[in-house]
Amino acid sequence: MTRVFITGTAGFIGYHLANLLLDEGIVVHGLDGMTDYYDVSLKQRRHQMLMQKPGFVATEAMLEDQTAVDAAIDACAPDIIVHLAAQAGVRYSLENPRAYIDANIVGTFNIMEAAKRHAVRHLLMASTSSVYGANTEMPYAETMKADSPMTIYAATKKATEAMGHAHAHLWNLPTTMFRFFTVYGPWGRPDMAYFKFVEAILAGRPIDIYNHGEMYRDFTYVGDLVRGIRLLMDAAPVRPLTPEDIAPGDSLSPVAPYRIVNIGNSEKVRLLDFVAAIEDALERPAIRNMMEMQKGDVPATWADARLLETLTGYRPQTSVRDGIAQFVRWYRSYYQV
Ligand SMILES: CC(=O)N[C@H]1[C@@H](OP(=O)(O)OP(=O)(O)OC[C@H]2O[C@@H](n3ccc(=O)[nH]c3=O)[C@H](O)[C@@H]2O)O[C@H](CO)[C@H](O)[C@@H]1O
Repeated sequence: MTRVFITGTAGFIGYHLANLLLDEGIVVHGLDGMTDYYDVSLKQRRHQMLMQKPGFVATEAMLEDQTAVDAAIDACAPDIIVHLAAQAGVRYSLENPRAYIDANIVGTFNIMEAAKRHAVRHLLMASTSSVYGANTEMPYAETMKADSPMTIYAATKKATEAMGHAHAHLWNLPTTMFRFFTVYGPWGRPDMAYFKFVEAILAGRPIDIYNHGEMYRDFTYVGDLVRGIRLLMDAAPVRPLTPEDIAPGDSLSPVAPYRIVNIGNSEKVRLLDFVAAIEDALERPAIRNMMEMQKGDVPATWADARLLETLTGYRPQTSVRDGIAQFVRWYRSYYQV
């Protein structure tokens, strides 16, 4: 039976992925540091939900704690590792950049070393669309250069992509890096725009809209995202023998079993339309506090999702309206509002 070790199972995406795998009968060992970057009780509730399913084991430890990480991974003896835990948040990385170095650089290195030691079948790790940084050519494809990160958050994620490549090359460790595009949905992250907007609108408070709403995002529904991850788990990259083994549009490394894959809806949605979808789902108007562009923020993201589709036959398809309705339904029942 397949054994999967997932980091960040008390987090938004890790929780959804663990749920999906447990429903398939896969044994999941989760690791989470339960940091207080946002409401810890939401993280505890996610873990409690997972505990109700057979096959779930959890360890509470920080990624930087090599001894604890090693012990948890040794106890699991995984076939596959999916590394989703991180210090997330674009804007918080201006306030506390060191947290990103600790969790994302040192922490990811600990996971990679353990993956090497266990010679796992496939190591999959989360990167972000934020690595496209100052790129202006869109949609963003994995084969494009992405060398101008705009925040330390994006820079640490870009560094993990480079570290992952080196390890895949040196140790023949099949590695897939995901670039996620602004993921939203039930059990989501309270620091993200949709969560803050719904919270504020229901409380009758104004919402801050950056860059006067002239922002575009490729919002990706979490249910679609974890389906993409699930399918990629079975699509481990193979080191190419000749350059002809690399199909056009594939980001496969010429020297390593290593590939980067965007997971995004491939739809560029205007922030003001996103706000309108939230207002419609809540049946309440927002009080708009129009603001300037924020330091480190990027004006637009848009995923080229063809590589994911080529590799898995799947592409995300939930519309923002349907996804937001799902989120609002969850939010109202979770917070009883
Ligand atoms: C908080 C955060 O960093 N979330 C993730 C999200 O960044 P994003 O900045 O895309 O996500 P977000 O949900 O924080 O913001 C979505 C959009 O809303 C705007 N906005 C946000 C907050 C607010 O109070 N008012 C407002 O107008 C923001 O400028 C952006 O255009 O996706 C990225 C990947 O692409 C990263 O993985 C980030 O971790």
